[in-house]
Amino acid sequence: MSQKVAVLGTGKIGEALLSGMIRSGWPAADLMVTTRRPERAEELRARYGVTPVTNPEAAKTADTLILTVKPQDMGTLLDELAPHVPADRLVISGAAGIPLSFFEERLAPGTPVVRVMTNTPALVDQAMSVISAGTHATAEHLAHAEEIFGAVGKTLRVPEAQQDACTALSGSGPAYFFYLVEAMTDAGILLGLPRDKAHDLIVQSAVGAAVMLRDSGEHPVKLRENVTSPAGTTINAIRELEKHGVRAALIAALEAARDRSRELASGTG
Ligand SMILES: NC(=O)C1=CN([C@@H]2O[C@H](COP(=O)(O)OP(=O)(O)OC[C@H]3O[C@@H](n4cnc5c(N)ncnc54)[C@H](OP(=O)(O)O)[C@@H]3O)[C@@H](O)[C@H]2O)C=CC1
Ligand SMILES: O=C(O)[C@@H]1CCC=N1
Repeated sequence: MSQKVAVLGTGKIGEALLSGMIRSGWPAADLMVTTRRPERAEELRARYGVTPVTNPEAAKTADTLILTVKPQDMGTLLDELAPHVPADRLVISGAAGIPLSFFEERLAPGTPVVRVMTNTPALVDQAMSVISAGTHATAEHLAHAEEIFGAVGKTLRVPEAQQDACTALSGSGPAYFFYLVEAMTDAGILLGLPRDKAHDLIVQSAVGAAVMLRDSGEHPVKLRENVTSPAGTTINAIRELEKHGVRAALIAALEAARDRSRELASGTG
């Protein structure tokens, strides 16, 4: 399979992916981008040396099309693209909610489609991308999608039925951690620390905890117990978290994100 790849709708996620592919050694000459605004196209050309093209040009000349427009814009993009996409192109969707069938119904019969949900840590090569194959996607197509998204972090194959849950967990996941850091920084200010110091303390604690979660092989409960001394400080904080229903709030929050992903399936918003 040739390696010409076009990112269609190069916004935050499209650019994060593109920049990671270039960092990992992908030749910029093999990468095309499409944008809605000409000034954005020029910005991407200047920043990465990639080639801005129109959506139909991308469909005709790239071997792999990665669609990273908002779910609500996917129908319009496909209306524009479909007449120009030969059935041997690999089409990868990066959109939340939109099912594989949405693409398969609009593209030429037999077109291989792969659905991917990545996340913004792609910007620092720490993405979590979950990948599902469409009806006509072969092992080779899946491997190609993994090669592309592997440039920006970890990949995991999941059945499509789990995509909405994965979107709630890892797609949106970074936002929950940013929100926690923001809230804990506010707590530091309440406790009398300057904002910049509170921020640094919390961010380094988050990094340390994340590395332990990833590398120690210990269950999170054990890691938390190790911090929680009898009659110490941590248990007082944990009691408040339980009293305020933080665990239930997180479960409800992720359920709401999963439900919203399901609602996006129609592509109408
Ligand atoms: N942000 C996130 O954390 C994640 C997002 N996603 C998914 O990624 C997709 C993109 O999200 P995100 O990057 O945040 O959104 P952005 O709005 O940053 O990017 C989408 C881009 O597509 C452009 N666009 C829209 N229609 C067209 C078109 N017809 N032709 C060319 N370009 C077009 C938009 O142009 P303009 O700037 O002019 O509007 C915009 O730059 C979504 O489907 C989202 O569900 C997946 C995982 C995580
Ligand atoms: O909020 C959203 O809809 C996108 C999808 C996952 C993360 N951001």
